[in-house]
Amino acid sequence: MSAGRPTFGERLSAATAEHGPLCVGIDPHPALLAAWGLTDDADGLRAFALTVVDALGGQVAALKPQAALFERHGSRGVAVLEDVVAAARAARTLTIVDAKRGDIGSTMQGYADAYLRDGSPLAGDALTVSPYLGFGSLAPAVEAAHATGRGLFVLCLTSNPEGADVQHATDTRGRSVAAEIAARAAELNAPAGAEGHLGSVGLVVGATVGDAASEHGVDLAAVNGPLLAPGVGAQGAGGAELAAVFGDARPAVLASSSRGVLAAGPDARALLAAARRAADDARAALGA
Ligand SMILES: O=C(O)c1cc(=O)[nH]c(=O)n1[C@@H]1O[C@H](COP(=O)(O)O)[C@@H](O)[C@H]1O
Repeated sequence: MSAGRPTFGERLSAATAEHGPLCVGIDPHPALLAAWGLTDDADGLRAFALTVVDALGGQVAALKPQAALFERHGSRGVAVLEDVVAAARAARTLTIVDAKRGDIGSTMQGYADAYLRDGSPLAGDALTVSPYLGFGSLAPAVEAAHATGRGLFVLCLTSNPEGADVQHATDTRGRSVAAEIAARAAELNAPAGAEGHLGSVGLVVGATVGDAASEHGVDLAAVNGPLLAPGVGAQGAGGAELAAVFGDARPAVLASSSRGVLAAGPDARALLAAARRAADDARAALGA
């Protein structure tokens, strides 16, 4: 427990037990706005994003708004992101703000204040962060997450093919960058593990990465934090890929799908049906 409230790891475990191990991404791509009959502006964005929250709030383990697709509408788009975070909170659904932030320590504090501080309108329940300025540069975010009961998802083995150039590279001892990131997250989660629950420093490991974890010495089962697995649906991964990528670490996985669910909209019942199908598939694959 942190500051008298449940930690993110604890809240996520409860949410996945209730709704299945699925996170639905809110990715308002221009093509999806058009397919839903909406304008590619802040009004269309608001209608899109709040339709998803109305349809899926209280029905899935987590929602993951993709910040870039809000930011492309400028300050009015960022205001919609704030409204999405508030609406999801009102619907008692966890939000992972997918902003993939990472910076030198002094300015990382600013991102931590924006996305992980109580009272900030952009602060959901967790944030995606990039460790590629050095894992230690994330310290302000780690401290803020621990202090406020929020979580982090640190990019480790990303779903895009280009990620391999950096993440599979090895240091002078032959250890891969991804293995080092996973080991650092495991260290931070060790106290929670000793208390018998998942820590709040998760990793992002794409459902599309095949055997990259075992090939590059990444001990996912030892992380003892949640493993966010994007790549399900539109990027081609399904239950078989989830099972193969995660092996013994499957109980910690939160599968993530955006376009694969959103394509069913804008009808609320169709969105919910698509999310339930994806959650059932993830549950079957992950044994959750
Ligand atoms: O951090 C992420 O969520 C993420 C990491 C990664 O390795 N790959 C990845 O696709 N994502 C995000 O997950 C979402 C995938 O969307 P779909 O391909 O439409 O399901 C996008 O918002 C991506 O930015």
